[in-house]
Amino acid sequence: MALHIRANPGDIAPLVLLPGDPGRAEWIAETFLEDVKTYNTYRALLGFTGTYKGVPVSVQTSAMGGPSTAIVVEEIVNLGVKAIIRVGTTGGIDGKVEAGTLVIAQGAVPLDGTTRQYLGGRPYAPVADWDVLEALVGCAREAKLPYTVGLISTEDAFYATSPEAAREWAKFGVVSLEMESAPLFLIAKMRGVRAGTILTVSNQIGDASFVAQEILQAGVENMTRVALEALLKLKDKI
Ligand SMILES: O=P(O)(O)O[C@H]1O[C@H](CO)[C@@H](O)[C@H]1O
Ligand SMILES: O=c1cc[nH]c(=O)[nH]1
Repeated sequence: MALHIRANPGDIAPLVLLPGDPGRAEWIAETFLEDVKTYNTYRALLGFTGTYKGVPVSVQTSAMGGPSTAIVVEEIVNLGVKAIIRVGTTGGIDGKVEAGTLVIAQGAVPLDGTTRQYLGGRPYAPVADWDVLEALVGCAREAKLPYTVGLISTEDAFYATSPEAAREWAKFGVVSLEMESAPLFLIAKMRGVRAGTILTVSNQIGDASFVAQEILQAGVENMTRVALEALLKLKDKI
């Protein structure tokens, strides 16, 4: 049993969705999975295992930010997980990615301290696993949903990022910001598992509020379906 994810090998499926929000994890399990069992409630890092179209799938909460994500990813990999898709929300820059649409990350500029500590000063480019990226893009295209494939940035301090700072990153190709993908991509490479990220645009950097709940919820639902279908495409590759 791991320290924070209090589960045993076999409790978690090899294919995992990783939302930040425990409420989203619960909603995904209730809405999309069958025969659901809860394997972790410790520290509200809610984890559920069930089946999607007959295939075992788990939904594991990362909570917010790199430190928590790194703990969760290290522990679930030790418990036998082979492929992880982060299903999160993200802040766009100057309206270039529209509210409620999907962003599929090719890579994540690591502005966060967790990735910095793992790297110990080495330069590095945290990228999604190619097969996961291809599966996500393929499923979004098949579903005819609006999506952007691009570079994102992983930050620590939600409220420290100004629209001006985000605009500077946009000059280097960054389309949106979030708080978990860089350490997820790095740790996945270090531990030999596959990882990718799909996000719903929840706000524009600098906006005082998230987009209307119905727009966000529709985006999250689209994102979840795409991610689950992508996991099915990956099941014979793990
Ligand atoms: O919606 P989730 O997956 O939590 O992702 C985003 O939302 C949180 C900030 O509101 C951060 O965790 C950020 O990465
Ligand atoms: O890091 C994040 C995530 C969502 N929205 C933001 O503005 N920033």
